[in-house]
Amino acid sequence: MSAITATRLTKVYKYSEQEPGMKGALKGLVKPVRRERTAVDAITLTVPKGQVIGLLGPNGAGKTTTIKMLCGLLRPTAGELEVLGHQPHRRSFDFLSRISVVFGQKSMLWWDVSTYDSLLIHREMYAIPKATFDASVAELTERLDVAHLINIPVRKLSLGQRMRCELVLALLHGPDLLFADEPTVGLDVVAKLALRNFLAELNRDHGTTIVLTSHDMSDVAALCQRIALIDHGVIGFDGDLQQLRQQSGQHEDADLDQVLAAMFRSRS
Ligand SMILES: Nc1ncnc2c1ncn2[C@@H]1O[C@H](COP(=O)(O)OP(=O)(O)OP(=O)(O)O)[C@@H](O)[C@H]1O
Repeated sequence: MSAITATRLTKVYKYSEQEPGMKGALKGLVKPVRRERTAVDAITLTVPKGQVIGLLGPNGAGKTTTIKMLCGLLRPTAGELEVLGHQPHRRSFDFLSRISVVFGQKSMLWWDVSTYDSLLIHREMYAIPKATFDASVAELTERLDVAHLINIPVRKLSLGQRMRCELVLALLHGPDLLFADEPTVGLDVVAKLALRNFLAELNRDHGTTIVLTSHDMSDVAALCQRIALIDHGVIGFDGDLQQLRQQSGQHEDADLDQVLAAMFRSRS
C-alpha cells in the first residue's frame, strides 16, 4: 500500500522581479515584471507505507517545494498527487490528522509560551481526547527527554532542546506520515544522534512513514532505506545507498559527501 503517489507532479512559481533602489520599487509597483520559475518539473514518485525516504539535492533543487505540495501547503500547478488516499491541497481534517511536518529552520511552537501551552492548543485543534493526550505527552516527553523543558517559554530553549520539543508537538496526534525538512540543521553531534535515533525508533516501533530532507549525509545513511536525488526540479536518481555509491563512480571508501557531490556534479 502506498503512502504517496505522485505522477508528473509540477510546481511553477509566478513572481514579480524588482529593480534595485527606490526607483525600482516604484516601477515594480506600477509595471511589475512577471516571471515564472519551475521549481518541481513533472516528478513521479511512489512511497510505500512504512518507508523512510531521503529527498536530497543541492540548494534550490526543489526539495522544500516538493514537501510543501506533499503536505498540502502548496497546490501543485500540474500532475496527480495522492497522499494517504487524499489530495493534500484540499486539507481535509482526516488528511491533516494523519500527517505531520517538522521544519529544522522554522518553529511550529508558539515562541512566547511554553511547549505545554502549544500542546494544549494542538489538542484542541486535533480534538484529541484528554486521556490520549496525557498518555502521548508522557510517552513523547520521556522518549525525547524533554519532560523538564515543556513548561519553559520556547524562546528560552536552546536549538537542540527546541527541536526535541518540536517533535513532541509534531507527533502528538500520532501521524502515519512525517515530513522532516532538515530536522538536524544546526544541532551538535549529541543532539543530532538523539534526534536521529528517535526517528529510527518511530519508524521501527510505529511504522511511521518518513520523508526526510537533509544536507547531512550521515543522517541519510543512518535513516533512509531509499534515496531520491532531486536537481533542477527533476528526480535524477532513485535507489538505495549502495546503488548511489555505484552510480557516483567514486572510490569504494569515498565518504558520503564525496559520493553525493559527484552525483550533483554529473547532473549540473
Ligand atoms: N515563493 C517562491 N517564488 C518564486 N520562486 C521560489 C519560491 N520558493 C522557492 N522558489 C524557487 O524554487 C526553487 C526551488 O526552491 P526550494 O526551496 O524548493 O529548494 P530546496 O531544494 O528546498 O533548496 P534548499 O536546500 O536551499 O532549502 C529555487 O530556485 C527557489 O529560488
